[in-house]
Amino acid sequence: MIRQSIAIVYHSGYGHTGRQAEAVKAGVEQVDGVEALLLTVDKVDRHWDDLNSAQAIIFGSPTYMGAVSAPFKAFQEATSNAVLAKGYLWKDKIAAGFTTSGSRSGDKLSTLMQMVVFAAQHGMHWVGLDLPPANCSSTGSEEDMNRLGFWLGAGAQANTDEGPETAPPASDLATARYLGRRVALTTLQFVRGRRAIPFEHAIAAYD
Ligand SMILES: Cc1cc2nc3c(=O)[nH]c(=O)nc-3n(C[C@H](O)[C@H](O)[C@H](O)COP(=O)(O)O)c2cc1C
Repeated sequence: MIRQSIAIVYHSGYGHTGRQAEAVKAGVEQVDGVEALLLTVDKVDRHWDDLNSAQAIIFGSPTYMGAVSAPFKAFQEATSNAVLAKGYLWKDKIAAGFTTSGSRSGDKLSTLMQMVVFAAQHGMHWVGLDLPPANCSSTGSEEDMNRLGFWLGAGAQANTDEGPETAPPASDLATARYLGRRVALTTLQFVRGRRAIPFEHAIAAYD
């Protein structure tokens, strides 16, 4: 059986988003029929072909000043020449995203929204989280998956006086694993669905 490739491209200045990225990869690997490629943005130049042939790309960045980090932004801008100008090479791939910050909110939503716009510019299909509301009632807790309440992607919070050995906490890493697994399952459905109904056929039926 051909295994579908799912790439995870991320930047992490101090290692916290790196822990989240590893958790996303572990979630992807829970699903049969896919393989995960974990890549930091500084290595992308040697891996454009891998990204172009992947069925899904999951983006990860810390939230710095309420936005993606500068190295992640540089990667985003590099795709203009390396991907878009070469023929819209990421069109119809699955996309998703994750981010870590120091505060519980920390304006992480802004980072995820930047990633959504980026994916849309590439003609990709964004996959969010489908977890129910958590940590928002008298019976909820910090141990809940999606304790920070994001749906656009996976959010994590790392205390700024803790290293990546202990932060982000287990609940945020479980949320990241969940996202990885969901993206892998969605990718398989999408790839097999596209095989059953090729795009040209769908357009003809619409006409
Ligand atoms: C330049 C800079 C800007 C930051 N801006 C934010 C921010 O806007 N919101 C926030 O909650 N934390 C902010 N932080 C804290 C980081 O998001 C936090 O330390 C995170 O865990 C870093 O992830 P990393 O280890 O993957 O780099 C900032 C940190 C730095 C270095």
